[in-house]
Amino acid sequence: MSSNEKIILALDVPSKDEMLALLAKINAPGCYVKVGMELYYQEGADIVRALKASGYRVFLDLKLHDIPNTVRRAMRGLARVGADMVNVHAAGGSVMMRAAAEGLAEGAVGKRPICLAVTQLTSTSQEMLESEILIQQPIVDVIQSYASLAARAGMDGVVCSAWEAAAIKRATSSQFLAVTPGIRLAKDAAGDQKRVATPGRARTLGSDYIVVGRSITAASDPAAAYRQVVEEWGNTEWKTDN
Ligand SMILES: O=C(O)c1cc(=O)[nH]c(=O)n1[C@@H]1O[C@H](COP(=O)(O)O)[C@@H](O)[C@H]1O
Repeated sequence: MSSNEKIILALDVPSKDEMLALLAKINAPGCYVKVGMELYYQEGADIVRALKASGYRVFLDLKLHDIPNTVRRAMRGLARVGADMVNVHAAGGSVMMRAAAEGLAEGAVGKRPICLAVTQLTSTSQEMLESEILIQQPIVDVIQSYASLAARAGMDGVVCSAWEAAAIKRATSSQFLAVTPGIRLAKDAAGDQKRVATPGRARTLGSDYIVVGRSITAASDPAAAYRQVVEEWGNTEWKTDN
């Protein structure tokens, strides 16, 4: 397994030209990248096809959240685009998640893409959960409950913060994926993220994949920052006592 296989680089840039410039700087051919709303809404499905044709693995992060019929039909189309991983919001409910999985299976040309459910965004704090979303439980309990629902609805894993990775595996199984954004190198500011961890800490806590954006993309030397993330991840062991 190559050392960067579990590091997903968030290509949060507004155009294909900027994406190509960033990828050239980082120089990690075939790495895992994430196309999110900023890039996809400008460049469309062609950006995913171009990345796949160049050998990258692609997480298409569009966080679908709609009625089941719409999500099913949208996923049918997205599966044809060829992404390796896609996501929905778990808050859409189990019927919607099941419809997403079915749509992907219907549209997939080969293997169906990994489908994840976003539990609570890493920009959500306990305080926000209670005062704005009006959920009064501890955030980790909410995430465990969403993970369990997602597993029963046929999802392959969830998006959560590294701090909930072990809890979601306890609620589901060790194979159920914890894909964790909110990753920062120790010296970097959290910005809008509320539940953050360093790459090494995320590995210790049980993340299967980490999603890293600004700690790399906004660094003065993105290639060096990418290498540091890969090294920190690779030099850390998962602790079995989580
Ligand atoms: O689904 C996601 O990828 C996602 C879920 C979540 O809860 N939090 C989160 O930050 N993300 C994405 O992960 C990336 C994190 O970017 P940075 O904060 O710059 O590292 C962004 O592209 C977000 O859209």
